[in-house]
Amino acid sequence: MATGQNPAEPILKLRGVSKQFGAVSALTEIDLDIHAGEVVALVGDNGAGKSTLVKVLAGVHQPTAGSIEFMGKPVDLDSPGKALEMGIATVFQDLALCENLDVVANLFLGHELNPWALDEVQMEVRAWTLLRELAARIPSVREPIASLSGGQRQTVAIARSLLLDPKIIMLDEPTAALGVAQTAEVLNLIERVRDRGHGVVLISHNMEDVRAVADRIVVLRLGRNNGIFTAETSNAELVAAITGATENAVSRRRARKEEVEHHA
Ligand SMILES: Nc1ncnc2c1ncn2[C@@H]1O[C@H](COP(=O)(O)OP(=O)(O)OP(=O)(O)O)[C@@H](O)[C@H]1O
Repeated sequence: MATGQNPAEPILKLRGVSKQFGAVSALTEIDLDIHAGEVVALVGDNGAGKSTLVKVLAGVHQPTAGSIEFMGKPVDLDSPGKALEMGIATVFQDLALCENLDVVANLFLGHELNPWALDEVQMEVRAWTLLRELAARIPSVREPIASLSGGQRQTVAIARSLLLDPKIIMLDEPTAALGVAQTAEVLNLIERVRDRGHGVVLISHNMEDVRAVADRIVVLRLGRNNGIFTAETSNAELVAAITGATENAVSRRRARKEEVEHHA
């Protein structure tokens, strides 16, 4: 559905966003647009500023300079509650699930439908409906989290953040600890979330995963924008943008190969 070319106004628009921690410039003049129904991958080496940027958007850190517009209006994301209320949800790497509670309880943790008289039936129906819509493979919503696989846990964490119907959902390394089949399951889920019209920000070190689902690949390097690419971009070009090296092992190998082909 999403094409990566979206003429509509972005949901989220960052211009010149910087973040200093004392003398450390974690982010310098970052521009970023996120549209409805697109997956934007945020990639970069360790320390490139990905987590800091996500925390700025999640309302955990306040930028030291720059502007953030949400649905065309300037906003201050001055607390995590504010970001969430506005429609920016974040699934952090630790997932923050309660091991001993079941799937339904985890989905509604913190936002039970009716805190005075918990309607268990209603919550269970809603949980099933959402998980079915996401085609999630959860054996039973009464299963405790402790007995679920890594992929299923990630699914529950993503589904939980969708209950508030956010405009944007940010996923921090959602496949980091997963095997091949579970990774595929989570990538499928990301596509379904996009197809529901949410804007998805995906942080990942895994270029294969990024290429599989991203409509645009935004590279950060040393806290700055270093190019926007697509899944069609060559690996060498992406690696060069991420590392800043035009002269590296990948480009040298390619140059050697081209030279051999040239002489053949
Ligand atoms: N709370 C903080 N106080 C001081 N410096 C910080 C803080 N958070 C991040 N930094 C610095 O900001 C820079 C960017 O870090 P950040 O964690 O955002 O990078 P990253 O791209 O997420 O890296 P990784 O892939 O390793 O998680 C680093 O130099 C880091 O040391």
